[in-house]
Amino acid sequence: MKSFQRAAWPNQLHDPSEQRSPKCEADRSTERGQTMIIDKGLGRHAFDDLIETSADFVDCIKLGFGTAPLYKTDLLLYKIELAKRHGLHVMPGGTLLETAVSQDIVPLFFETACRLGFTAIEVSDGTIELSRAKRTELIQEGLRHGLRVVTEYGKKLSGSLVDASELAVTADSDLEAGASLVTIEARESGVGVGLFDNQGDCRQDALESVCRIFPETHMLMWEAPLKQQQVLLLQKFGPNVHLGNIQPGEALALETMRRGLRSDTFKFGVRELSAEALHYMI
Ligand SMILES: C=C(OP(=O)(O)O)C(=O)O
Ligand SMILES: O=S([O-])[O-]
Repeated sequence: MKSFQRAAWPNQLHDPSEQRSPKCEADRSTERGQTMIIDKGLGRHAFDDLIETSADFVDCIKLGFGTAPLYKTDLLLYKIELAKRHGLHVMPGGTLLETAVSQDIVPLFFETACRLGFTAIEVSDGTIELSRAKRTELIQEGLRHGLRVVTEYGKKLSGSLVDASELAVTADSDLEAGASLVTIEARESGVGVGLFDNQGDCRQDALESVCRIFPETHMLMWEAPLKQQQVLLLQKFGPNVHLGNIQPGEALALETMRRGLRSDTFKFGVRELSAEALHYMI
């Protein structure tokens, strides 16, 4: 039986020196709604398709949870390099860093993430406990390695709900430590966790509390894998809300909602549809 060469994690030694194209940096300010895709293991062709159809509308691809070390090395490097060539951030799932913390191999994690060419990391404590000091240390360690750092607030345990006060305290400290954005946990399912109930519907009271206690909502990225969640957040915050854990096949559909090109947000989607773009289409 053929044996596959797995991506060596955390000992991979390839050093992809190519940097992300700087062309999108201006676009990626917190003023413009960012989209983060969760990739749970796309193959080369599916990933090519994602980039071909959606790179212009995506800011970051997360190789979800601990999938990164399970890839064959050449495929992992291919995906990272392709994403970077198109100006996208690419990061391993927060759970992988949590694994490194719990196995006490954090320095190796950072070294390997950089050598593989990842441009960003997520600092989270969805599964493990992390002290405030350790969380700050991980953020700063990521920055020292030249990585963009996003953090995540919230536990993965079913039934864990957003606590607005705790979120505000955590977000303030994360941003102060240098995080670019704070993500609100909703898992890959978007059900029974964070803001969302067991049907995936938003707990409006929790959302209102977050907005009241932490009004700097442009510094938050909402994990919203389900369409109903994306619609609600777009209606609440407008087309420039930051949305994460978007399924690869939904990237373009989400962008139609940001731009008012779909019934659900027809009236208020205001992201530009240039006359030029329309002209070329016809
Ligand atoms: C999918 C998630 O896990 P991870 O960050 O580990 O990829 C998540 O937190 O939404
Ligand atoms: O593990 S997940 O679905 O965040």
